[in-house]
This record gives sequence, C-alpha cells and structure tokens, in this order.
Amino acid sequence: MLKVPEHQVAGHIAKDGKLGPLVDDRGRFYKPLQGDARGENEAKFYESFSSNKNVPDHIRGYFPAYHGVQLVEASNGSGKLPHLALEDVVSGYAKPSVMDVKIGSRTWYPDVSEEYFDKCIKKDRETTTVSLGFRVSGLKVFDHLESGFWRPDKRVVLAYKVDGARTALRKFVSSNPLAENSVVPDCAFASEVYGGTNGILAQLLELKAWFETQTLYHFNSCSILMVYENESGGDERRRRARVKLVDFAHVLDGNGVIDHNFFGGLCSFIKFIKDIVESSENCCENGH
Ligand SMILES: O=P(O)(O)O[C@@H]1[C@@H](OP(=O)(O)O)[C@H](OP(=O)(O)O)[C@H](O)[C@H](OP(=O)(O)O)[C@H]1OP(=O)(O)O
Ligand SMILES: Nc1ncnc2c1ncn2[C@@H]1O[C@H](COP(=O)(O)OP(=O)(O)O)[C@@H](O)[C@H]1O
Repeated sequence: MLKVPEHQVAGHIAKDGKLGPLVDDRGRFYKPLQGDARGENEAKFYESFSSNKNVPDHIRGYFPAYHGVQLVEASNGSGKLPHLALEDVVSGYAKPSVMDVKIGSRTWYPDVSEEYFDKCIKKDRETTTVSLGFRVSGLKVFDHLESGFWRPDKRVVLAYKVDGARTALRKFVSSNPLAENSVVPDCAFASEVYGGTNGILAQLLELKAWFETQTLYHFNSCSILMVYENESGGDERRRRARVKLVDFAHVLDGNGVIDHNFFGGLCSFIKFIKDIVESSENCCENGH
C-alpha cells in the first residue's frame, strides 16, 4: 500500500491533488518523473551513476539505492505514471529529525532558459545560497520536551539569513527546538549527531574528499539530506545519523571539470557544522 511520506521536508509534496512522491512499507520511495526534462534527466543520472565503475563503493552509500523506473499509481489520481523507485532514506527510523540543505552558491547552470535563470537567481539571492553557498530547504526536528515535531513553515525557512541558517542547524541537534526564540537551543545531541567517528561531520568530510577530485558529475541544485533517530533505546549507536544526497534533476556531466559550485558550498556547510561541534565540546569541558 502506497502512502504520502510522513517525513518529507521539501520539494513537490503530494497534497491538494498535486503530484508528489509516495512510499511503501518495504523501504521504497517513489518519486514521480516530472513531465519535462527534469524527470528524464534524473532517471538518466541514476542509470549512469549506478553503472559507473569510477564511483568508489564508499561513496555509493551517500546516494539512495536505485531500483529503476516503475509504473506506479500516481498520488494525484491520474493513473499509473513512471516513478523513480529509490531507497527510502528515512524508513526504519521511528521518530526521525530530518533536514534538507540545498548545496551550491547558485542553482542555475550554463544553458538554462532565461526564465529558469531568473527564477533561480531570485531565490538564490533571497536565501543564503549566494551568501553562504547553501540554503536550508526544509526541516522537521523532534522536540524531546514537548514530545512532538518542530516543523517551520516553508516561507519562514526560505527567508532565513545567515543567523537563521545557523540557528536552524543548532536547533536540528537540540532537544528543545520548539522553545521560544529567547531560549537558547541546547545542542544536546551535537556531539552524538554531528560529532564522533560516524557522525554527520565525518560523513561530510568523506564526501568532501571525493568532491576534491571527482569530475564525473556536476550536482546542480542537489541537496544533502540529514537524518537521525530520536526514539530512545539502549543502543549506543541509536541516533543513526546519516547523510544522503538527493535530487538529481539538474545534474550534468562533469566533463573532466571539478564541481566547484557544489564543492565550495559543501566546504562552507562543513564549517557551520564544525563550529557547532566545537562549541558544544567547549561548553561541556567548561561545565556549562
Ligand atoms: O515550486 P516551488 O516554489 O516549490 O519550487 C521548487 C523548489 O522548492 P523551494 O521553493 O526552493 O523550496 C524545489 O527546491 P527543494 O527541492 O524544495 O529544495 C526545487 O527547486 C524545485 O525545482 P526543481 O524540481 O529542482 O527544478 C522547485 O519547483 P518548480 O517550481 O521548479 O517546479
Ligand atoms: N530517497 C528518499 N528517501 C526519503 N526521502 C526522500 C528521498 N528523496 C527525497 N526525499 C524527500 O523529499 C524531499 C524532496 O525531494 P527532491 O528529490 O528534492 O524533490 P523535488 O525534485 O520535488 O524538489 C526531500 O527534502 C526529502 O524530504
């Protein structure tokens, strides 16, 4: 039985009769192929990537597994439509905190239409894309005090400036994201989620090392999806913090050139995460 994903935080959402992704109960995420070139392009990317022997195995894990294009009953009732059958990155998480961060200091790329360029550059300037090299696209964070999710409205998220983006990244690893603005996010899970040998920072650094040399693809308008678990259990690794790249509708061949747009944005994003890890370590060492 297919249903609308409970933990989708950005992009086209299946509601009010609109076409959007669906999930099943076996860990698959079905993303409808957008009718224009975007759908074809994303399918082409997954086909190329999954058979590309030049992609190292440890890098494949940062991409959702791909199970081909499948005809699936669409969310908007228009019958069977082609969908990308992907690994559902959040399946297996009971109470996941999820954040989508679009990487790059521009979302447009050479040879796009004037109309698309205008739309992109407007959004890039209005958000932190131009100033920071990334923007938060959407998030939901579990609040441990209220036992519910904080899910800011899309308009609020897209209006974040530098401080707003930094606060969102701090709230993402806090137990009190729903607290009033005057209350400082406690960053209670910063060391577990962002830090540590298997944490988000370590994963981002592994990805960065690949982007330092990879010239296979240019990941225009692509996002980093971060997820971790909030359901408590005795297991040490219970947070299961993960980084995955998603949204390849605008990926181009790299043609032997470094993807400096993605690489630069990733470095900037890493600096923000690193600062949060370091300030949470200092705060614990100093006992406050
Ligand atoms: O329609 P909107 O305003 O939600 O814009 C979509 C964007 O949402 P945003 O407003 O940035 O959160 C959306 O961004 P996210 O995936 O939400 O980061 C895409 O940029 C999407 O375009 P495309 O499928 O990548 O070509 C955008 O879709 P199109 O408008 O190009 O269909
Ligand atoms: N493989 C996946 N598993 C789980 N959630 C996903 C997956 N791919 C995308 N999502 C969710 O859907 C959102 C939008 O995905 P995206 O590919 O960017 O769609 P769009 O092209 O509509 O912008 C992401 O922010 C994330 O919440």
